[in-house]
Amino acid sequence: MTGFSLSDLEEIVAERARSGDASSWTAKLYQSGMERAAKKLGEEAVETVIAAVKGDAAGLVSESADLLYHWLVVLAVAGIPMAEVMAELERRTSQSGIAEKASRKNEG
Ligand SMILES: N=c1c2ncn([C@@H]3O[C@H](COP(=O)(O)OP(=O)(O)OP(=O)(O)O)[C@@H](O)[C@H]3O)c2ncn1[C@@H]1O[C@H](COP(=O)(O)O)[C@@H](O)[C@H]1O
Repeated sequence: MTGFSLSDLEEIVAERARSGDASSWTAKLYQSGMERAAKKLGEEAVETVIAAVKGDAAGLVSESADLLYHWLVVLAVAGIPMAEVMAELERRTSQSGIAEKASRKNEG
């Protein structure tokens, strides 16, 4: 199991976006704005769906990585920290009572 997390990638994306480095895909995509970044996200989503439907496991792993990376770029362009999305996901678990059940299970 790798220790690499989406938070690590979010930091890399923020740093590369700020760099303005001409060799950086992240910097170029960030500078091109939301329309282009969101279009790339949509393309990667479709490619992920195609890999899933084809039963292409290696493709699904690779396209999922592209999808998550481009999702983080879109969040960066929108100025939304991933923590806001995680807070929304956490709110949903507490609404459904799953978080409480999981924490009771861990205690017991
Ligand atoms: N995870 C990624 C990542 N995933 C995908 N990509 C890039 O996303 C781009 C678009 O992917 P596509 O498959 O659509 O490629 P394409 O068909 O050539 O693109 P288009 O012609 O459609 O625009 C490619 O250039 C990929 O290299 C990524 N670029 C960067 N990262 C991460 O960002 C870091 C910084 O990268 P730079 O910003 O390039 O320094 C890297 O170390 C990685 O951790």
